Amino acid sequence: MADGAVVETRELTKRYGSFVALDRLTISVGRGQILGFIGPNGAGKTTTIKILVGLARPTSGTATVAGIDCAADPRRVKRLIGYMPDTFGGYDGMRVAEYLDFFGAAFGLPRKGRPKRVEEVLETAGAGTFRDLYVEALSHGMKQRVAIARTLLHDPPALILDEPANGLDPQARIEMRQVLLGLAARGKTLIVTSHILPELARICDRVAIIARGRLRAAGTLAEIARQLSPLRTMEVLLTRAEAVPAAADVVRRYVGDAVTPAPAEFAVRFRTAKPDDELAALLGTLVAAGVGVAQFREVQTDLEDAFMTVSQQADGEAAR
Ligand SMILES: Nc1ncnc2c1ncn2[C@@H]1O[C@H](COP(=O)(O)OP(=O)(O)OP(=O)(O)O)[C@@H](O)[C@H]1O
Repeated sequence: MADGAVVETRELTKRYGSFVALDRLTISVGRGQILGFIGPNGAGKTTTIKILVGLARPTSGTATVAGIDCAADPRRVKRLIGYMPDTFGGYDGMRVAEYLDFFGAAFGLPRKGRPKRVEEVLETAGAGTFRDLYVEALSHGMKQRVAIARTLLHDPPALILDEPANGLDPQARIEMRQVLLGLAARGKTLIVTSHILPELARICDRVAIIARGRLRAAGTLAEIARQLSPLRTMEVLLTRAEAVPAAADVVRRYVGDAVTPAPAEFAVRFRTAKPDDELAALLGTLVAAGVGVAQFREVQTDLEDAFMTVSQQADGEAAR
């Protein structure tokens, strides 16, 4: 087990006949960490999750939760993971507290302690006020929080949440974000899938991007940006549009051709692998040239850029 890893896969591979759905996936998530697990449709996310929760067996490689092998000991692993699928699966005519009590019984929690446990998980999931409401009458955002509460009943160290922010309005999304960050702060290890990438980027410590069954990039967003391209995107903002051609000429002399003038935005953008001291010299030259530099900054790659780059690279590979 890697140092402090709570959830770990090593060279995890799943074949369906000759089709490789998952190809030597190696990831690890530590205690109190949130991993964003993303990839285009059919990338292999659900396959990975199914193996982790003991619902599918790997063809080769291993998956462990708190050191327990998911394939060898699926019953024990189910006690170590709280899994929230992307569908709720409610039961009509049940109040929230009854619904959670029912699942608590299914997890084998003793009857005597269940009401207290139900209250605790409702509080943790920010759903304390829903206890007497009928499940079918809850809004989507409320259901998502009850679903989180359900994953917490047996107090597992690791949670796998499939699209927890899907279909939530902005207010509910913010509340969901706070719940997830709160769980990590209590030491839970979270794996979260989402197609709402800006939202995911706000809560994750690290991100793993898979496509066509293979891990394509992993790490913090800055690390992923570096893995995908050694070039940084820089932007010079000017005080007036007329100075854009002159500024672009200065930049071109330093970095060559990868320069994009954008007069409508008073901007010059360029991609470069040059170190900071050379960029500092470029800034000095721009200022000395009197082009009116208002800002000189690196444009951060966002998760959507990274996702698109990875998907396109994977599609390109498959087409070759
Ligand atoms: N039981 C199966 N038999 C054959 N192929 C399968 C089976 N289950 C999944 N696959 C294939 O494996 C690949 C990975 O599927 P998976 O469901 O893991 O993707 P995903 O990343 O979860 O996608 P999505 O975002 O669409 O849910 C897909 O091409 C899928 O068609």
